[in-house]
Amino acid sequence: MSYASFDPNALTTGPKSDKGYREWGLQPQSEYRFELAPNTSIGIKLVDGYAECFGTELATGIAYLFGGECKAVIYTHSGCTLEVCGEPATEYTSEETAMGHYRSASILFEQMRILSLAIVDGAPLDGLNPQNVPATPPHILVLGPENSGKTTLCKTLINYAVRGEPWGHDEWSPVLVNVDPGDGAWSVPGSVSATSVSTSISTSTSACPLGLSASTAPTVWSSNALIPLTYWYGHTEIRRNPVLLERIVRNLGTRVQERLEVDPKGRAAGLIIDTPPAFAPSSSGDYRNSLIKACIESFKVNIILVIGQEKLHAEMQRTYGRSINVIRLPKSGGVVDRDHAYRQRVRNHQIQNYMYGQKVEIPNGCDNGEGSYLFQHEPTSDLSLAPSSTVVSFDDITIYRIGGESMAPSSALPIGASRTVSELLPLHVDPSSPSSGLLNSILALLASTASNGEQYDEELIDLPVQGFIIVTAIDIPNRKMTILSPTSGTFSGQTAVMASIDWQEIV
Ligand SMILES: Nc1ncnc2c1ncn2[C@@H]1O[C@H](COP(=O)(O)OP(=O)(O)OP(=O)(O)O)[C@@H](O)[C@H]1O
Repeated sequence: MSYASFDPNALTTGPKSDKGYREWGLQPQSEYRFELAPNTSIGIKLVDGYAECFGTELATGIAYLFGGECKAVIYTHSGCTLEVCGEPATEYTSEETAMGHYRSASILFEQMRILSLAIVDGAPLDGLNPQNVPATPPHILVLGPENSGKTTLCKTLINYAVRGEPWGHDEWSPVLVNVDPGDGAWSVPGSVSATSVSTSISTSTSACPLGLSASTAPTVWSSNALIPLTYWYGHTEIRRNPVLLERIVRNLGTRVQERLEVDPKGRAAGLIIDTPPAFAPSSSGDYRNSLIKACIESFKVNIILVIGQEKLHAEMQRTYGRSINVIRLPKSGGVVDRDHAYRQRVRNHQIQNYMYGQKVEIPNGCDNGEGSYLFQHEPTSDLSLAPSSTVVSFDDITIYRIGGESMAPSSALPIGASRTVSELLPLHVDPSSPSSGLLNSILALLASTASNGEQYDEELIDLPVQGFIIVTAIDIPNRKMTILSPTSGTFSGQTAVMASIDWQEIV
């Protein structure tokens, strides 16, 4: 990038300088916030001072590339100077920040981790815990209304934890859980997943809000990639099938607990759960409470963080306050309200990214050919993947959908009536039926079951996902379909589940 040498005495805040970049001087505890328009990018370089992006520290002199309609913030605790190259749709600085509150919360969680590990190591706690902090690993459920900054808070707390902030005591690998199927997290929208995080999560594009996973990073660049455990819900809206979502959340919780059982240090690091906005009271639906309860029980939650909303905080305090520490944190003034169209574009980006990876163009006038910038923690702006297109027979893959297609929500049933059976029932999909809905549909390939190869239909909903494929063409007369998948391989004998998420390549 063409960042000329910087003279702090000639600092200009805001207006574009004639050098092709802008300089921003940030006061201590302030933020530089930006939003990118489609198909644009910016480069940001820390010139001096200290700065971080959602808890990930920026290295001095390194330019970071942002694209994919990213909306983000660079926060400084002690003041800094930034150079920004490229044109965001919106950029401004603010001295109102919620980061002080988020840091204080992270200090409490760090103390809990240290005390938990001391117990595992058999170290005496005398004098270590003057403030009677719970000596249990933090299992944190983050709740809040739409666009309150839940995902951002989860990411920030995880990033502080992996850095061992604020004491640099240890490097933890906490588990990050995403039960918001609208979010996509590490694969495609409709999924619910968890992963252990040991290096800080980058923020570079809206397509990867929680960093790169092994399935979205080219092998050669996947040093920072996460390996999530994923279950397929298959819808972005909770009300489509809350009974299924609850079952999946409980399955995920069980698997995460099993993993933590055999990893004492990982156990001490705890976990953080990002939730959908439908868990907040403004959304209608009687499923909200049972889903929150499912999270609390299956992930053994001992801290509930509520962002903003007093009503939700009071409700959680009333319902769980006796056994769980309920803490309210302010919403950051920087959180951006994202409308339906933006969310839809981001979901499309995520699916595109899952299959094809991503390449972000360096902004005009910012490339000096040295390649001295980082994108998603990697030293390249080209993280393209090469998916494979394969023609398979209808008989190769057994396809199901879970629950009836035109199911009325449970709340619409007569009092006392249950629809659990139908909501969890795997129904066979016949690809030769013109009304199968398979064309452009995303299918989750399920992990294979027990070693004896026997599998009962009802077990399908309890199986994690191996990967996702897309049906790009169907040839009914010849009983064949074309499958797009991130890697080549055979699909013979595989079981897949379709739901309501589809994707079409825009040529
Ligand atoms: N301080 C900030 N400055 C600028 N942008 C921010 C800030 N905090 C969060 N954002 C951006 O605001 C957007 C919304 O934040 P986030 O996704 O964390 O909200 P959420 O509550 O999880 O959303 P949802 O409604 O999907 O549950 C994101 O694009 C995020 O990067």
